[in-house]
Amino acid sequence: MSDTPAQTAPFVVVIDGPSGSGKSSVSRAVADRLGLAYLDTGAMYRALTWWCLDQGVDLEDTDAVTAAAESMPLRMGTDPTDPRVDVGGTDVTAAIRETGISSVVSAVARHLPTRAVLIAAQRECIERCSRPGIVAEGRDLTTVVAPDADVRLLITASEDARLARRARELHGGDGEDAIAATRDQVVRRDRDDSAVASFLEPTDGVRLLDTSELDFETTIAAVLELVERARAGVVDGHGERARSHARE
Ligand SMILES: Nc1ncnc2c1ncn2[C@@H]1O[C@H](COP(=O)(O)OP(=O)(O)OP(=O)(O)O)[C@@H](O)[C@H]1O
Ligand SMILES: Nc1ccn([C@H]2C[C@H](O)[C@@H](COP(=O)(O)O)O2)c(=O)n1
Repeated sequence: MSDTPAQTAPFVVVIDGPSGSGKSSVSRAVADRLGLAYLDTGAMYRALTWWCLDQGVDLEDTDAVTAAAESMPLRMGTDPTDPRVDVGGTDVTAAIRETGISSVVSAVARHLPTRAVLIAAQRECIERCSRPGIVAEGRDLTTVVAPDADVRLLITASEDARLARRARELHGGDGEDAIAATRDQVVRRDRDDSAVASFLEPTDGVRLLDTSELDFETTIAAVLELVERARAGVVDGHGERARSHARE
């Protein structure tokens, strides 16, 4: 795959959803199988949180956090097999997943001027992607960052399913204690995050995929089918893109 920017506009797939719905893992797998780039916008908010803590910035101070976003030397890897996140030469890919970041990242994401800085960077990354297209995921991709994307999808799952998935991932099981330890990362975070982004219900034109009863492979297959239909709509030149026919 060439690293030179695509000559034509990239094919853009955007996926939003609540915590633990599976949007990151599904987006990565879909991008990998289709040879597309991958952008994890949540990782950008997490990297900024890491940078603010590293620089001693007060997470409640909108101006200071926004200035930090503007000066942050962030490099987002967009290879779905190795989505590395680098801040000023430090590989923070693992560090930004730690509980210390997860528990405070919503405080950073709630500052609207800060969001504007990251949203501009996300749009640039999507426009300049080094592959024929990109799968970008987060909380406000379908509504704010890329409302004109070729495919717009909201992936969701019941709260119980999401808690169980996250508990298995973080604590190796979904027993009572593991679920209790996971609640803050899923339920409280979604409540805080939904104050500044709309990701609990699909807005007009956004497809909904409820994965509560689907396993990982079936979910990927459903997204791939949606993407292929959209691509066929473009390539076949039937006038309208597949998303125009979609059940919305
Ligand atoms: N359809 C599915 N069935 C079962 N497990 C799934 C499914 N989709 C994802 N998972 C698993 O659920 C966990 C959470 O997935 P993932 O990290 O992709 O969620 P997310 O929506 O990106 O969450 P967050 O926004 O908190 O990062 C992972 O361990 C993933 O492998
Ligand atoms: N487009 C986005 C992406 C993420 N966020 C916020 C909300 C999350 O709590 C945090 C981390 O995201 P995650 O890695 O869990 O997907 O970033 C947002 O506000 N907008």
